[in-house]
Amino acid sequence: MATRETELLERAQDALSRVIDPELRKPLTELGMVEHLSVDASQDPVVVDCTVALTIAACPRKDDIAADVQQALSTAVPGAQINLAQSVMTPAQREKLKEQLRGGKNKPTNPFTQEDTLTKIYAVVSGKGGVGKSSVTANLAAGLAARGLSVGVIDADVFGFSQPRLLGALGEVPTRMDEMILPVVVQDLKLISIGMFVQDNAPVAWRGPMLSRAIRQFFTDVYFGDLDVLLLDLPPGTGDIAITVAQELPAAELLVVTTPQQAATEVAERAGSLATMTGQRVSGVIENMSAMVMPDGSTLEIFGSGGGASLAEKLSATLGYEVPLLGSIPVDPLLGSTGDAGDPIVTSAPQSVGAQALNAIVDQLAQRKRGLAGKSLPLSF
Ligand SMILES: Nc1ncnc2c1ncn2[C@@H]1O[C@H](COP(=O)(O)OP(=O)(O)OP(=O)(O)O)[C@@H](O)[C@H]1O
Repeated sequence: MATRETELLERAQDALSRVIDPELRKPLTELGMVEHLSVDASQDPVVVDCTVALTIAACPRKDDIAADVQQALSTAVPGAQINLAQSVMTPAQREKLKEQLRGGKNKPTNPFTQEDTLTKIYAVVSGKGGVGKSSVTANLAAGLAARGLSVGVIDADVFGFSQPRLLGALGEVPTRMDEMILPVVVQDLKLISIGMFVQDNAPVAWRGPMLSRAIRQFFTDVYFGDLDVLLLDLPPGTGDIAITVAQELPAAELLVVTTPQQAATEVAERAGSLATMTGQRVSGVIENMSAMVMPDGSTLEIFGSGGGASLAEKLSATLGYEVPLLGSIPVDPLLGSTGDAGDPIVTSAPQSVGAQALNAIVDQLAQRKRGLAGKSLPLSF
């Protein structure tokens, strides 16, 4: 009996080690959330008792966790009676967990500036609003996540935060574990938006220092875990937020989005040139809203042409290294409608012209890796 019990217990433990917390994205066993697990094989049916300690009482995903545990245990011990209970971690247990999540540090720190970080950081910028910077960010993020990379998005576009809508997380609220904030998990990526922390959609009323403080807090208090890529959607132009990001995330590389119009290109050049002052690298130019492909196969240049290539050339000359044009995304009405539906075009309509252009850029970014020294490896370009 004892051997069978031990074997069933091991199977149950093994099954629980594969149940992932939906917000922290780590196994429950690793997070210390399995408070009790026992198997009584002397009963018929076999009885499995399990208590899961939730991180906070108001855990919004507690039903999902219960369902996943139930499923895992009933598969591991078929026919067993599963008695599942939930408790809540004590403040001391939570403190220990937070320290573990911060990699042994007992105070919040910015993980993206640590020597050993392997996260590649891209700040998506544009000279002016409405060029599609947010749509591009959402699609690059969803595309990278669809390729199996661990992706985080910070929506720092205080004047037009739109990532929750574009990624289908409208109305979702991040869970707080004391001072630690857990990003919303959507499209297989982790998202935090300034829009999730304001009432009445009005952060524009905040003053610069308040905004900068809020963004700074995102880097220390939001638990992203190990990310391959972090994408930031910055407000258009070269304001306080861009400066704060440059100070707090010096390793962030810029992706400059422009339309093919020459006027937009000139404004975008200023945003890109800011990199000379901040010391950030401009990783590439993305031209958006380029020629629309008509049903008969002809093209229509609604917003002019050549802006992306010309911006890449100008930035290369100003910055003294090659700034590539990573791609041109055509005007594609599907890009707008999928964005409104919260279903990024790269995954929801991959055959569309817009998605193909975006996915070609995603492929280039997916190959780039961050070097351990905290600097981009020259070979990655
Ligand atoms: N390639 C495209 N084809 C068709 N519509 C597009 C394309 N790119 C963006 N759009 C649409 O253009 C509008 C502006 O896009 P978006 O909000 O992404 O721009 P933005 O640069 O982030 O603006 P802001 O900085 O003001 O927030 C949206 O309605 C979006 O759906």
